[in-house]
Amino acid sequence: MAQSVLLTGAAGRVGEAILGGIGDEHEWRLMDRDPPTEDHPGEFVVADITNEDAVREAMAGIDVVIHLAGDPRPEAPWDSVLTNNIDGTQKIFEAAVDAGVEKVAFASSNHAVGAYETEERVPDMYRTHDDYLLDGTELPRPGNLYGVSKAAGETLGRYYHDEYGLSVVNVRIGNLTEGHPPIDYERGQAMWLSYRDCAHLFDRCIRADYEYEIVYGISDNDRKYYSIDRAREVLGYEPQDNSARHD
Ligand SMILES: NC(=O)C1=CN([C@@H]2O[C@H](COP(=O)(O)OP(=O)(O)OC[C@H]3O[C@@H](n4cnc5c(N)ncnc54)[C@H](O)[C@@H]3O)[C@@H](O)[C@H]2O)C=CC1
Ligand SMILES: O=C1O[C@H](COP(=O)(O)O)[C@@H](O)[C@H](O)[C@H]1O
Repeated sequence: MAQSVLLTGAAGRVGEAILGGIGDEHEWRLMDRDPPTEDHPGEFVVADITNEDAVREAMAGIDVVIHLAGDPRPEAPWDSVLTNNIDGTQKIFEAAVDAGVEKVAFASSNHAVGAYETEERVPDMYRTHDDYLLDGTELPRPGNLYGVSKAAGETLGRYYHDEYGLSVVNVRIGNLTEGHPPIDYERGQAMWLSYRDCAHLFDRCIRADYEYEIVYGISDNDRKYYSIDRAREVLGYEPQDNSARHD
């Protein structure tokens, strides 16, 4: 059955991948502080997620929120991640609970755990002979303030799940690129997420039943240092792409 989905950050790259793949599958309300530049399904709300009134209005009648809006730069300064990624995310969760939303899928990041990539482990951990694996049960270990903001978003989700029963899935997205994996970038190839797999993964976040989850959002790359087992088990994620199939 089609669900009513609020997609924040809809004008960005991840939004493009999702709408390109499953734009016909659900009833969409799109939200971004930038207006749309292309045709889009559903209605489009131009608003900032730190605008509480606008967020509350956009949340009315919504079943599921996919929350992408935020500053995606690993080098983003504290002022920006504090406002856009932490304060904005809190406003999304609060309004979701008040509106009776069932599920929120939060766009977390590999950078929430970036500091596991220690000098001793890299570059071997990016290569097929190495079996080092993170599975989502590890503590956050950010290597920058952007990663700190993503860990904070995951913790906000934990709070809104435990206190209010909201279903929350945190997707620690790897490196999304269109068409082919990052070139000459071993790390990016190990955490590649294709557009097709991205759309499918967030479709599963809309449709599956879960409580509070942390999963990794990458394709089925031969070499991966993030496990996708939990995403398979809980969400029914079945990725089709693999960075090793590209030169
Ligand atoms: N692209 C990737 O490989 C990865 C992305 N992510 C996360 O996924 C999300 C989306 O990333 P991308 O699409 O790559 O970034 P993007 O910069 O292409 O898109 C983000 C969108 O959010 C909007 N936005 C930012 N702050 C906002 C605010 N305060 N209010 C309303 N709209 C706002 C922007 O206008 C933009 O359209 C981000 O939260 C990012 O941290 C996480 C890991 C990897
Ligand atoms: O969280 C994010 O991660 C990806 C991959 O990180 P990188 O350090 O390998 O570039 C990044 O491309 C994206 O912009 C960011 O939001």
